[in-house]
Amino acid sequence: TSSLTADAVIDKERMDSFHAHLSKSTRVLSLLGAGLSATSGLPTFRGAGGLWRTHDSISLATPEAFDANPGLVWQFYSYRRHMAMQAQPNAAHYALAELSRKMPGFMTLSQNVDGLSQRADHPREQLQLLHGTLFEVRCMDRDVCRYGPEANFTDPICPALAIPTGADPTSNEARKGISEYLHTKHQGKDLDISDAAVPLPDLAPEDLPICPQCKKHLLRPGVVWFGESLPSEVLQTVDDFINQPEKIDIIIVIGTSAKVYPAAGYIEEARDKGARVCVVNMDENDRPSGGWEEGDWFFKGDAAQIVPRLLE
Ligand SMILES: CC(C)NC(=O)[C@H](Cc1c[nH]c2ccccc12)NC(=O)[C@H](CCCC/N=C(/NCCC(=O)O)S[C@H]1O[C@H](COP(=O)(O)OP(=O)(O)OC[C@H]2O[C@@H](n3cnc4c(N)ncnc43)[C@H](O)[C@@H]2O)[C@@H](O)[C@H]1O)NC(=O)OCc1ccccc1
Repeated sequence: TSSLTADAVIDKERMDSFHAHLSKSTRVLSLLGAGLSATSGLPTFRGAGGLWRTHDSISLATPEAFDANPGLVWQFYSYRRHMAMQAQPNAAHYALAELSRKMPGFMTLSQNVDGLSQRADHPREQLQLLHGTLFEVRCMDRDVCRYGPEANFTDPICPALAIPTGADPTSNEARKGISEYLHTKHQGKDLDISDAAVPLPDLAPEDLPICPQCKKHLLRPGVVWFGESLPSEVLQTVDDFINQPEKIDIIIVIGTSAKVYPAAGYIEEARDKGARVCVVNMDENDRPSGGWEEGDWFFKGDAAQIVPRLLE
C-alpha cells in the first residue's frame, strides 16, 4: 500500500465502505445526468457554457422557442439525434444495466434523452426517462390529433435537417455560404453545426417533419421541455417506488448538476426515506444543493471510470 497515494488510500476506504453498504442494500435509486454520457462524446448541457451555437440550450428547450422558430429548434434536436446515434454507451451505462439485472430493487431515473442507457440494454422497467427521449416524436397538436409518441430513429428526420458535410470547395456540391476554410478543414466529414461559424439555412415550416396523421401540424421531439410537466406515468412509477414502506438504502447521483426540478428533488426524497447519498461527478462543486450529510460519499472523476468500480 505504500505506493498508493494518500488520495488513493482514502478513495479505497471510501470505495470499500460504499461496497459494504451496497452489498447489504435491496432498494437503490440512481439519478443520471449528462455527465454520464460525456465520455461517450456527447456535450453536457453546461458544457460549452450551456450554449448551442449562440443560443442558450435551456432557452431552446422550450415550447416558446419552438413556436417562435421551429426550424432552429429542429436543427438543435436533429444535431443532438445525429450525435447520439454516432455515440456508443460507455462502461458506466453497462454497469448500471448489469446492477439492474442483479438487483430487482434498483430503479434508475434518467434525465438523459440520448438513448444510450437503452442501447446498453438497461432493463426497461427499471429505467425511468424523466425527460423523454430524442428518438420519439409526436404531433404538436395534443388536443385533436394527439399522434405519438412514436419511435423515430431516422437521421436526418427530413432532408432539410441533413448535417452539412465539408466538400471540395471548388466543387459545386460545396454548400454556398460555408467558407473555403471550413470546407477544406472538414472535407468529407460532418460540419460541426454547434459552431456558429457554420452558417445554417433558415428553414420554413414546410421543410420540417409534418405529422403523418393530421398532415397539418409539425412533429416535435418526444422530450420534456422546460415549463412542461414530466410524463404522468413516469411520475407515478417513481412515486410508487419511493413511497413503498421499506426504506431506500442508497441514491447514486451520477454526472448531474442537480439544478433541474423535479428531477433534483428526488435526492432529498430518497434521503427522507433513509437513503445515503453517493455522488459521482467530475466537479466537486456540483454536489446536490440539499447539502452534505455524514455518511454521504463523493467520488470525483469520470463516471465511465468510477461507476463500473462502484457497482462491481
Ligand atoms: C433550470 C431550472 C432551474 N428550471 C427548472 O427546473 C424548471 C422550472 C422549475 C420547476 N420546479 C422548480 C423548482 C425550483 C426551480 C425551478 C423549477 N423545471 C421544469 O420546467 C420542469 C421540466 C424540466 C425538464 C426540462 N427538460 C430537460 N431535458 C429535455 C429537453 C432537452 O434535453 O433538450 S432538462 C435537461 O437539462 C438538465 C441538464 O442537467 P444535467 O444533465 O445535470 O447536465 P449539466 O450539463 O447541467 O451538468 C453535467 C454535470 O456532469 C458533470 N460531469 C461532466 N463530465 C463528467 C464526467 N465525465 N463524469 C462525471 N460527471 C461529469 C459536470 O460536472 C456537471 O455537474 C437535465 O435535466 C436535462 O434533461 N417542468 C416543470 O416543472 O413543469 C411544471 C409543470 C407542472 C405541471 C404542469 C405544467 C408544468
